[in-house]
Amino acid sequence: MKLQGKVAIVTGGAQGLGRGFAQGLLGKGVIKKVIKEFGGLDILVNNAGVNGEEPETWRRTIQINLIGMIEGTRLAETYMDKSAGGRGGLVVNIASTAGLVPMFHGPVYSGSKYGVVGYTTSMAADPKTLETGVSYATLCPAFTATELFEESHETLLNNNTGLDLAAKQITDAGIQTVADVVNGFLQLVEADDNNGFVMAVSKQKGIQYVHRRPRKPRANKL
Ligand SMILES: NC(=O)C1=CN([C@@H]2O[C@H](COP(=O)(O)OP(=O)(O)OC[C@H]3O[C@@H](n4cnc5c(N)ncnc54)[C@H](O)[C@@H]3O)[C@@H](O)[C@H]2O)C=CC1
Ligand SMILES: CCCCCC(=O)/C=C/[C@H]1[C@H](O)CC(=O)[C@@H]1C/C=C\CCCC(=O)O
Repeated sequence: MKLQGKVAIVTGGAQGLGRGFAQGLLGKGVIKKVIKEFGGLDILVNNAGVNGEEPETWRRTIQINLIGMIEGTRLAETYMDKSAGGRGGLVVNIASTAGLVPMFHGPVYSGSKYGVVGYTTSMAADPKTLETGVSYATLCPAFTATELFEESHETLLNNNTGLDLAAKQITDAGIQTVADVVNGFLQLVEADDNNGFVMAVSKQKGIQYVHRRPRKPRANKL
């Protein structure tokens, strides 16, 4: 997708990755911000996310990371759907590599992110995308230096079990900067036919396409 003149919303854009994604988009043209003011929506980035595993926080993790992402996607579709007067568009859902591989210190977080990957790739596989003109892509960053990572890391260090294994997981993936992830994000958004793409970005392995699905959805051969 060419970015100049497009209208974009980035949820959770006040800090961390969300702020990086919004700034990255702004650097690519005269990106406009608000549907009411600009009469349409071309890109939604469902970025807002939290990590809480405690009895009083785990439901909020599912609520924001998974349910909020589904609600945001559904709302965006009502503006983007070509068969309902929209002009098509792109939904980018921010998962995590914890949505591709297990994170034993964060089963609820990891479960919510596996949900994001499953939901987004399933939406992309729906033949209806050919009528609606809406594309769905998933971005899976690994450890990235933000407040969320700092908080999670502190919680991990206060936990006495599995520290060696966690340290190895962090060393294997490395800790990347927001700019590293924004670089992958812009490549994903600007790709010509990105429906169904799942991109992982990590310090050690860089940008990897975990999954590329052709524009024309195909039935699964199960
Ligand atoms: N930092 C990391 O290592 C990784 C982060 N991610 C994902 O990237 C996304 C962004 O994370 P970070 O920038 O690291 O976190 P962050 O904590 O630095 O920023 C998250 C932003 O989302 C906002 N937010 C949280 N709940 C919200 C809600 N209900 N409504 C609106 N805004 C809300 C926060 O106020 C904050 O501005 C999240 O979905 C996270 O799960 C994925 C992989 C790795
Ligand atoms: C291995 C356990 C580490 C737990 C502590 C931690 O640093 C968690 C960080 C998460 C942060 O809250 C948001 C994320 O998505 C981070 C986890 C990201 C990737 C985990 C899987 C890494 C991999 O092996 O690719």
